Amino acid sequence: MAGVAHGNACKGGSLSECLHVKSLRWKECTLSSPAHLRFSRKCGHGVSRVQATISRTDPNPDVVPSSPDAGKRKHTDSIKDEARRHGLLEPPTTFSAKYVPFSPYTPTDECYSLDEIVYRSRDGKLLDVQHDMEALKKYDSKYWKSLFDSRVGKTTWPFGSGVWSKKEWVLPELDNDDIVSAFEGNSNLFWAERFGKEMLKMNDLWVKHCGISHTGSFKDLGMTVLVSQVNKLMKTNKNLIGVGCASTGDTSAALSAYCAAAGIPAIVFLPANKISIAQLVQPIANGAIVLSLDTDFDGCMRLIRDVTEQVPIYLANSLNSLRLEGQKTAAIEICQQFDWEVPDWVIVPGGNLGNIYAFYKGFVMCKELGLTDRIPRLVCAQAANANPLYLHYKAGWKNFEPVKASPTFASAIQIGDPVSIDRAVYALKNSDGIVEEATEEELMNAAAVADLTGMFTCPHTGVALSALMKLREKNVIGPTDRTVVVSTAHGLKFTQSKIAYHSKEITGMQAKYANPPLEVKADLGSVMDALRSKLSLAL
Ligand SMILES: N[C@@H](CCOP(=O)(O)O)C(=O)O
Repeated sequence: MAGVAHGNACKGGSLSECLHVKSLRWKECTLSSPAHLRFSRKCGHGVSRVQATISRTDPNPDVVPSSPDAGKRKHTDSIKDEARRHGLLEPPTTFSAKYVPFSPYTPTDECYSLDEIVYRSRDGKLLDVQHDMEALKKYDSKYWKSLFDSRVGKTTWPFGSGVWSKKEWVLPELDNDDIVSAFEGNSNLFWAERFGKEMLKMNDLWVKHCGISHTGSFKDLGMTVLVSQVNKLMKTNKNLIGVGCASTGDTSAALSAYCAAAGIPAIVFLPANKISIAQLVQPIANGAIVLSLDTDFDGCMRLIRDVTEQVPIYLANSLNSLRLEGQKTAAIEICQQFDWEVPDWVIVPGGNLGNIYAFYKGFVMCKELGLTDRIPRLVCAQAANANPLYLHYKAGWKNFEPVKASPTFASAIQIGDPVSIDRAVYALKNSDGIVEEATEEELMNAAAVADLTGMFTCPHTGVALSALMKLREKNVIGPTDRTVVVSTAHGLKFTQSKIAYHSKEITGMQAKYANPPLEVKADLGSVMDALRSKLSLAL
């Protein structure tokens, strides 16, 4: 069976129509092994260089046609070899992206190639990655939906990743061979049935578990993109000596893991004694250069910016807009998981504030390309101990003032001078957004009560859940509103604070849902007494 759709018959329309016109025999294809197909370069439709996943009977020269394993990967091949044989390692030329100043109200012609090492515009503004939307719009929503849907759950390089399954919208010009991926993304969207019903009288509450990921946080989504681009740059820019970040624990873990996977030196600046042990051990184990500094995150951030200006170390914080291209795929994924229906609300914990903008960007892109018809209202949730955005919102967005962030159990968002403040304000203003805050007691109690319904939440998710509870109480969020809470990290990174909570060791905190273990003598009588005191059983 022919494996290539011939382009000369193509008259436009969606991809499926295009395939239908060109090769009716695709319909007959029911091969055991899905393979990726590069369409004919001659196709007038322009899909010529777009990669799509289609089940096909492949005249693969490397497999014996009569073999029952026809189409399967040879045992000597890696998944990259397989992709190479199918011509999938070269990037398509159809799509492109560049850096532009983040200046949505005053458009400018200033732009930079993604291969340049640049983090700010000429006048010091943040940058944004701008895609050639006209090129993307040449394909209709049906095309993008079926392309993205066809890639979910596969092991085909690199589309098995939830980030790279959206590659055309992320970093289209990168050679797939340069990608450094742990098949991140595709994270669980959990229906919080009991928490929703019993705590909030809600029937459509969801938690997007971005922390169930390679290094245990959503940072993997951005870091696969950034480290892949660095992997490419290092081949041509021999000066680059490594990649560095300041971190409250999750960014450093992700950077270290992806750098280790690629053999690239990672340098991480951490505020001493302000991150969890689980977070600290991650870069140590992955062989990063770990500097534990006697300052807070904002101090580490200032230092890494100074250092990366003086030495050729690539900056991996979300000041670098490449990161947000990966993070925005979580928003696209949410739409996809709801079969391209848009939730009413999405609640995101906020510290350095790159992620709230990344979500906004993902939702806007889905809408602009016709996959969805609106964007959700965004809520950014901050810890009251580190709440510069909340104060700015309450002041009617007048005169942003950084704050000195106080210690919070939500340590990953203990940030007083967020780098992405302008991006966040823009995202919130344009999504009819809201900012909420949570005290230490509120966030710990919210995390604990969610855990009692089967989750295992990090304190930052506790901040978002607490924001939800407040907005629900005020009936800003309605009982039937489809609401997604973004869980940013895995609860297992934060066992120290959870143990302190359940042991009722936190001074001044009413740990409403503490469930300390009972210390019981190992004899039947004592065990029965303990059970009697806990269960209303006639034992
Ligand atoms: N919470 C972050 C802080 C750094 O933010 P980033 O957006 O610049 O990566 C962390 O885990 O380090």
